[in-house]
Amino acid sequence: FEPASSFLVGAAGVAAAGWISPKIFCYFQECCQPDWISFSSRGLKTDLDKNLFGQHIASRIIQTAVSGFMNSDRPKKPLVLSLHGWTGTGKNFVSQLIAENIYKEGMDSNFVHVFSTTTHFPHQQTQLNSYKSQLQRWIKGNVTNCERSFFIFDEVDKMNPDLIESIKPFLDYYDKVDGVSYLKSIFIFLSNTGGDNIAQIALDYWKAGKNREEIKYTDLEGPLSEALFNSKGGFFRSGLIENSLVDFFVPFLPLEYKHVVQCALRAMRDNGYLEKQDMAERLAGDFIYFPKTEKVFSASGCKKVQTKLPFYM
Ligand SMILES: Nc1ncnc2c1ncn2[C@@H]1O[C@H](COP(=O)(O)OP(=O)(O)OP(=O)(O)O)[C@@H](O)[C@H]1O
Repeated sequence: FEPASSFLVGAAGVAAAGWISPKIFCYFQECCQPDWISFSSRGLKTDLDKNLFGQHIASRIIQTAVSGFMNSDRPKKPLVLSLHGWTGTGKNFVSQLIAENIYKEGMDSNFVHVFSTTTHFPHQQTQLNSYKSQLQRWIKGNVTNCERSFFIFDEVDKMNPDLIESIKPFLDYYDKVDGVSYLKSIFIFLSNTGGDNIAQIALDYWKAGKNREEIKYTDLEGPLSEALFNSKGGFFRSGLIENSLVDFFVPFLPLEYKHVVQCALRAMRDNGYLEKQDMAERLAGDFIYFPKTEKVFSASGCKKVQTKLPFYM
């Protein structure tokens, strides 16, 4: 854990000492101000529509939830989203799109913080108490620095429920906790919990010859909460669900061959290659698909597209 934006604290000190005015400082360096933090609802919608493939449900929920929250001057609680689905289906990617449409610096912003369970909390068995207090201090420090902070917790399924429990007060409807208001912060939890159940529904639709876009949120709600209920780690036992602190559970559907082709074409564009449909199709064709017999969904979603691309160009 790094100290919360120590650079900014130092810079404020420099500014306060009269060396440089905060206005000039914040012209060059990121500060917790509208020049650096301003939400573009239209930008988010365009990004989701153009760049997120095969996720009509997630796209709609994210757009509505984030816009509603960011456009409110006095939210009643921090925004808490829990993103669920198979690997490589866009959960991290969506978090990135949200960050880019709030912070000028996107994911590089000092106010965007990513926690990965295996990286940041590798010894949960032995160091749980120390992790709990570090995490609380860290969140408090960052939100004290900037109330528009954005926290992304990756691999929540591997997180000890007690660790999640320790941040519960920050996610609640309290005006202030220990003198700090968390109401304008965003917390996003990412996990694969429920991915199998979501994939099963998508497969049922596919087998029935129905269009994927006909899948409704209500079709997935039950299987998703069942998966959460039965999951060993993380959420259910942490009480976040019981206390309704998660505002939206967002399901991500498994991706099909055509989506992998779309990802490949976009990766070509992003990397300055000419878009070649046949190459994209070859790349997508070499991916592994499940279930074994039907081979409908990409086992790694779009995850390895970027790294495999050079071998096809
Ligand atoms: N639905 C999607 N639409 C467009 N691109 C996607 C989509 N899903 C994944 N990608 C691409 O694949 C990359 C990897 O996806 P991402 O990291 O978002 O997966 P994830 O769902 O977070 O996986 P994991 O559960 O393994 O962390 C993204 O950076 C993005 O380029």
